[in-house]
Amino acid sequence: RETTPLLFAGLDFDFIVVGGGTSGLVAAARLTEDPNIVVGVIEAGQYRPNDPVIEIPQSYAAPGVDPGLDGKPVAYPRGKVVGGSSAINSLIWQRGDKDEYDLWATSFGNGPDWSFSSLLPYFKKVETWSPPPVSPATISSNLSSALRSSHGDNGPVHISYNNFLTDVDKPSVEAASIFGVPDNFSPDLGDPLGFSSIARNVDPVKGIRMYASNSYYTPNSNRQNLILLTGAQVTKLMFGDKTLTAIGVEYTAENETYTAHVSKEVILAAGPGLENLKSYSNLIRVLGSLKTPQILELSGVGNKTLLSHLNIPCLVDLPAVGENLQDHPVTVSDFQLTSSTVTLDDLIFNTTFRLQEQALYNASRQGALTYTPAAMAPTTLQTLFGQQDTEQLITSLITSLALMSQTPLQQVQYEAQVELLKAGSIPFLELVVYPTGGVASEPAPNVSYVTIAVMEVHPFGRGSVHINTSNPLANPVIDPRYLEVPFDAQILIKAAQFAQKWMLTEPMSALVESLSTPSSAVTSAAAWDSFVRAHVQSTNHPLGTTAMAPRSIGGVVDPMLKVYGLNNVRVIDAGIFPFTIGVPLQPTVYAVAEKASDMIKQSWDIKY
Ligand SMILES: Cc1cc2nc3c(=O)[nH]c(=O)nc-3n(C[C@H](O)[C@H](O)[C@H](O)COP(=O)(O)OP(=O)(O)OC[C@H]3O[C@@H](n4cnc5c(N)ncnc54)[C@H](O)[C@@H]3O)c2cc1C
Repeated sequence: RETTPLLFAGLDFDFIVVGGGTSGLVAAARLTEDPNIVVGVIEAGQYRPNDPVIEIPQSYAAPGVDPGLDGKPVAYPRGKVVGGSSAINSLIWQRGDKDEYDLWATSFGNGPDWSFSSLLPYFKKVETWSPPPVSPATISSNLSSALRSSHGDNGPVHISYNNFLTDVDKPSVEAASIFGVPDNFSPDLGDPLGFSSIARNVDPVKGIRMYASNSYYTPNSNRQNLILLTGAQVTKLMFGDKTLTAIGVEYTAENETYTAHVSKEVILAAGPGLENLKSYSNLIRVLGSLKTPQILELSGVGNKTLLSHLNIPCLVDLPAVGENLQDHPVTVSDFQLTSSTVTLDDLIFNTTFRLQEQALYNASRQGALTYTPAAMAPTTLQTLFGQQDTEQLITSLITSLALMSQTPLQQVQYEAQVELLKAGSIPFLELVVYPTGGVASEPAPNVSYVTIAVMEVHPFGRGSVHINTSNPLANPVIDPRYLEVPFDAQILIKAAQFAQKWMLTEPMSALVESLSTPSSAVTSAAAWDSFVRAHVQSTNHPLGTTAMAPRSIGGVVDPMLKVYGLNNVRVIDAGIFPFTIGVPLQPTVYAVAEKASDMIKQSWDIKY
């Protein structure tokens, strides 16, 4: 149930969850399965049940492109709404490679409970899976029995497959097969390489986005022990006299400051922490001053020197807070298509098509309005660039890493990354076909486009997010440090060049009218380099800023997700990933939060 800032302050909570987003709502729902456990959730955004802008997949408008490096800002939307970023994401539902999670367990010292096989039951616990429709057959052949055993059938998030494909989805997969990008009929059991039927978090009957709000909160909103406060921003943790036990949190709402008390734990789920510079839609405002590393630093948990400059008393000297920021930088290229090619652009300029698709949606909740990206392939560098070029890239990478100063955590990461790169067994790039314009360039009216995004999914650059003022309402400073390691730039340049080769290969080439971004004028090495630097964007997959790893090498939380040095504060959001995964993050964020909820229940002997 919802309450006011003042009434919230008067309640006695067992747990306070900071951030009612993807991970926070999982913990809130699971812990309140026990009616004796009282959980308060504090969310900066609003509760927007049944909002079509959030729920209809194609009312989602991809964030515009105002990127740039060379000092220019990169847009970083995060959902500030009940449901968090799951309310605004692109609905892609993929799991990473088994080897990536197994490293969390082994190289990062978190033990076998964090291996892929230990996480698998939690991946399934989140899901109610429906098989791909028979028609249209999805991207790869419809082998639902191989997929079925990978997925759950009783969880809060309904997942399904596209029932509509645009004119470019299948031809793009066929064209990529000429370069050796394989089909994959079972991508979700720890080997995501190649084109597969891509799941998405869309309820196939209602035709709506399933996100943390309508899957984990709304069905439980009548629980008397689950109390949600919206429009309130947590500004710091409160500790008892001379102890490192959190006794509550301070929050501001409607220009007033309040405190709320907790008897067991504070659970931080405010996200790994990035600043957002622009509004996303008229309903979802993205403000980025509100994230887990920022709350820890404001509370005196972080780098002692940084805190002392800001006159914040240091409770725990934990310099790794806000460090180790990893993301998936992406380059986007677009191509103008022949006039008869049907893409999502037709929803905008082709009135007949739009009305037909709206009528179909109204009648059956199917069609183009429910479309989500269908042609995606995590790939190795060897597949796209060949063995010889990849070996050359690796040789120069090793030389440049040797010249870099590295933290102990980076040393562990880089050693594993280089080995996996040499083995060619996990994705380093992910190809994404967006059947629409407006992402890489301003679209011309009445023209259809295809946009090719190539994500670098294991970059070597490491960024950071830190406060630079003790004012809790100010934005933290973000330094993503994309393309600082030459390898990251080199493979994104080669990836953008591959996108062009790919789109100019049959059967795609028959649909491509002309190059758009980059134009045919981009040919020299210098021109490609400037193109990529000017067009790199974030895929909004930040993680790692409160990494789960030993404190001695730069971890912030232990394998039970407890913040080092504090007695009863855990982090459960994407910040805890010690090492990135080769696909988008949301299924893993949900699975981690499900696992965290079980760990918290066990710690407090909660039986439900
Ligand atoms: C535009 C976009 C597209 C994406 N596309 C995909 C995709 O297609 N597939 C995929 O798998 N992943 C995708 N992702 C990534 C995925 O959605 C996120 O990794 C995941 O949702 C993060 O979950 P979280 O719990 O860490 O944080 P969030 O879900 O962001 O939750 C954080 C919550 O905390 C609240 N909050 C923050 N600070 C405070 C404070 N001080 N006080 C109170 N509340 C606070 C915020 O308002 C927010 O609701 C995308 C992300 C974005 C932004």
